[in-house]
Amino acid sequence: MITLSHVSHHIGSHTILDDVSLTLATSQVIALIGPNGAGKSTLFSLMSRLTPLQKGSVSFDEHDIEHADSQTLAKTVAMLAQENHIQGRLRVEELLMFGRYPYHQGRPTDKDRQMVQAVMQRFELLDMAKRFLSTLSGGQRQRVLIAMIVCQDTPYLLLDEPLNNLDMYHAGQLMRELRSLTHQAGKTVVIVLHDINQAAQFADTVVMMKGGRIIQTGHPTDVLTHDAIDDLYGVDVTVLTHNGRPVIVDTL
Ligand SMILES: Nc1ncnc2c1ncn2[C@@H]1O[C@H](COP(=O)(O)OP(=O)(O)OP(=O)(O)O)[C@@H](O)[C@H]1O
Repeated sequence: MITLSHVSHHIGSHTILDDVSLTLATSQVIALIGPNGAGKSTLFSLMSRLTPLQKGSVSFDEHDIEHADSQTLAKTVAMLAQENHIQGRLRVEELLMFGRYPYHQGRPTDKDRQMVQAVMQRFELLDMAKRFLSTLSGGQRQRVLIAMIVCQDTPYLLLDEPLNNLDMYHAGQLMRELRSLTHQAGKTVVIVLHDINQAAQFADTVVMMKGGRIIQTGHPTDVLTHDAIDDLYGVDVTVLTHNGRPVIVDTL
């Protein structure tokens, strides 16, 4: 269970997050959606302790992030940030091994190597295992970064716009993999998405955020309505249904 309780965040005189409280059940894909500047990345940054909490609390199960030690937190929650500056002189398999650092502390074991192999297979990266990151395309690099996060093998994953640069095939594959990680392996994935139809099709829960506040939380079918999307983005859409899930099209 993820519990956020009365989280507020200010930068100077600006309120970035305004009394955010949220309880999210495990083993599901949770899409965090909302317009640019809503506060999604700031919330992730606080949840992963990259930015210190100013007010309120965040916990993953029994681990309150303010008090958890770094190693426990690294084995509990992994985050893919929106922007990543990675060392190009690393090979793909070496970067994935970094994801195992909380376990091997610099001395990889057979278990770590097996995990890296399994994740590379799962994410169709085996053919680029020996390549330097600097030689990869933007989408390939993004896929490798996501795989590194998965190698960390935490029960909670926070992914900030992981579909950036991914083509239609790889975006769909990633969303299916995330569903399988949640529904079969019991992970909990919170994912920032700008493609509302990816949220509609793949999420178990959608959290709508605007102006630093949570507007609505619920199943895509219940919350991705014409009026809610208009309120959130100021866009007049038509909501269709396919296989029991909403499909959102911009009204011409
Ligand atoms: N260091 C900073 N100084 C001032 N304002 C900031 C700073 N960092 C973020 N903000 C502001 O906080 C607000 C929330 O930013 P945040 O990056 O969390 O939004 P977001 O929902 O992730 O947006 P996007 O969808 O564009 O990535 C924005 O208005 C942004 O300009």
